[in-house]
Amino acid sequence: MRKKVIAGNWKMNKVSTEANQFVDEVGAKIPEDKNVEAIVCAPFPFLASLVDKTKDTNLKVAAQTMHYEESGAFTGEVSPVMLEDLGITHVVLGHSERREYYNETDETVNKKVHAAFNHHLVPIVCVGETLEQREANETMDHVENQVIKALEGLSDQQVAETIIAYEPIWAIGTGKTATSAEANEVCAYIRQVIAKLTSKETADHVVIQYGGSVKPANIEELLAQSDIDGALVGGASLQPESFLQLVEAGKK
Ligand SMILES: O=C[C@H](O)COP(=O)(O)O
Repeated sequence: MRKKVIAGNWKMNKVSTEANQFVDEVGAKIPEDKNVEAIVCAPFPFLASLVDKTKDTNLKVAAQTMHYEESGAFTGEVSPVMLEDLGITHVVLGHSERREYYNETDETVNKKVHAAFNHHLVPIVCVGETLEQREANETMDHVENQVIKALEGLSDQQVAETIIAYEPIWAIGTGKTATSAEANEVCAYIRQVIAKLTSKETADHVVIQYGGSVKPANIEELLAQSDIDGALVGGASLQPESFLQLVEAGKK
């Protein structure tokens, strides 16, 4: 059985005291459970403190993006070397907001995925279609293309360790969730695409999350699907109680 990975993506929210209070409250309550992993994806200014505060807990800390170069003249950017040095375990790559507002492309996502593995960071690679693409029946082709490009050049072992987050863009922050059947259909297709790229055995190892208006009220139904192995959650991950309920659902 694949483990469930519940990742809270705080996006550009919270100030330092709020971030620290969150992990103080939540960290100790995350169970040691090989079947569920809990991660908070926090803004850069909080990472060092959160890594320190969570070091004796089961809560992991992720970055929300990074550059693919190790160092250099890239004002305002953060490198994989810096994240590794801090003790960060995961990094979100290719989130639709990064693709839309910060020119992240399939090519740069692929470079970042390689950089993540070079620095012992687990990449959480986001893919997903717009409403227009869904209505034009282009969802599967679009998502397949994003997955193939993101994983280009990885070893089977690295593919097996990659987390894919399927996030239909029309469901992000809108309150509209894909039905669990719709979400599962795409997640299952992603697994088939990965099986074709590698092998069924490798594809069976890959954790595929769903993201888009996930909340305590709908997570159980989503996680009950055959190919949904967790959730990448924005709004509903900001409050400790709600985040803990999401993690709790991952244990079932
Ligand atoms: O990274 C998280 C997703 O963009 C989903 O955000 P949301 O749960 O607020 O819809």
